[in-house]
Amino acid sequence: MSSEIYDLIIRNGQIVTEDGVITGDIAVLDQKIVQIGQISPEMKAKLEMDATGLHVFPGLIDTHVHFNEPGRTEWEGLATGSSSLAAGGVTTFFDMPLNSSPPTTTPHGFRVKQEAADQKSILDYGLWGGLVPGNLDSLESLKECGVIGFKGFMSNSGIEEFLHVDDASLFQGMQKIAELDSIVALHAESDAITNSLAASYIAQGRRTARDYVASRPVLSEIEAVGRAATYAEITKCKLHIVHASSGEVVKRVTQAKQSGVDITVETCPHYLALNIEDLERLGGLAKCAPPLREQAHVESLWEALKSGEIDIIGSDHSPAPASMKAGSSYDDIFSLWGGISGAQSTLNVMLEEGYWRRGIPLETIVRVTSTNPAKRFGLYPRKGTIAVGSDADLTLVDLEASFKLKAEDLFYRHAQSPYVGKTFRGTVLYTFLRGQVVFQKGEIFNNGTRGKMVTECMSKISNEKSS
Ligand SMILES: NC(=O)NC(NC(N)=O)C(=O)[O-]
Ligand SMILES: [Zn+2]
Ligand SMILES: [Zn+2]
Repeated sequence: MSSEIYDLIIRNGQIVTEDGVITGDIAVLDQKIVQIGQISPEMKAKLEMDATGLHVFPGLIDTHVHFNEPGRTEWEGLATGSSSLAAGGVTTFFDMPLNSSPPTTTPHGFRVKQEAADQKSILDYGLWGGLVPGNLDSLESLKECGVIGFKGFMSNSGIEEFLHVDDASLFQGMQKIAELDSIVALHAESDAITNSLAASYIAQGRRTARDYVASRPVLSEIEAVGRAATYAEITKCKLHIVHASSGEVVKRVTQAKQSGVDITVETCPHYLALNIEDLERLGGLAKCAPPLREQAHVESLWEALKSGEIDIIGSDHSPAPASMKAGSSYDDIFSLWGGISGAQSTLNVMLEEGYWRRGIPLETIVRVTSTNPAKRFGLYPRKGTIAVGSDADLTLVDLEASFKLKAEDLFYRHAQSPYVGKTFRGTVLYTFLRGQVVFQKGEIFNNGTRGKMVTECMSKISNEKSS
């Protein structure tokens, strides 16, 4: 008779949670963590791992990726996108509603993406719905489909079928989203400011990287955040500001928080690791909106992270074929596609630039990459921590092992990233999704199992109940 009682035991790891680091064992049964602490050697499992010297993180939750499927799968896709995340220690992602075609602004758009994700994603996932002018009547049905929240752009999104949300649509949308008890996420740059500055620079033939950065000043983010926070205060709508590029933007969010607005803020690894000189050096590869800025802004974000003012780190992985990114910073950078390809490197950036270089505690890194995302989007404590009863989403990391990122290490459809050539201390060795290995020492482990949507589809629930 078999004495195996668990599916997995990870022994003697340094277990990192939002509360700190402890040494111990983790046992997993039926996809859940069932025991943490000292587990007797008599206890057996189908898979036993010795994690001596390794750190065990809760799988990361990436709240912000653009995988572009269906419709622009040649830009990335759910299979390659989710594989790259698994290689970076991520176990759950939320896909943005634009870039895919049709966009996720209607229930139909939602369902076709959900079908694609169920077939292709090796990780668990959530889907953002879109808030665009004219789709107010779709918000309720999108909520019933199971959106994680609603994403809107306050400036041009670059995607024709996904218009930026004008002030009236934003205000009405937030009233509706508050009624639905959901959350709005905003790309907060002022369309008026960015548009008029860009038009005048382009007309003057000023089209370098520095001109592009000057056309999207910090002011335009602060103004947009302030306006959105005012609407949130009046409508009582939950608000999440994505990709803040400076500590000054975070400060504006903190002010709103202190005055009682239910608001959170995200930044991205690239704003913490790269600056305007990297944009000049790398050109299109490092072009994004808001743009990379001077090093003082980078350091201001680290200060905000240390003080707990930044809630979430999301990758904003928004890749495109190399031809759309080609061009140096001295050509016309305005005409290149904006979006950074970086989802595989989030934990690496946080460990190298945060833990090793700036002494950011591991529990802070866990909080912003896993616990806070789970809490903000209603998944805690099922996800976002290592606790008895939680999903066994686990990432084993050798903190001391360093590596130099090579293009061939990347699982993206297009093996490009601004981090190629950079040395990182901290190597992801294994990623487990609900107790199953999905990544192991440089290889994706794909046995055909697919991830699940993390939210419930109400229409499915009511169908099941009535049948
Ligand atoms: N259409 C996009 O993917 N846009 C993204 N592009 C960036 N950030 O440069 C974004 O999140 O705004
Ligand atoms: Zn954006
Ligand atoms: Zn984005």
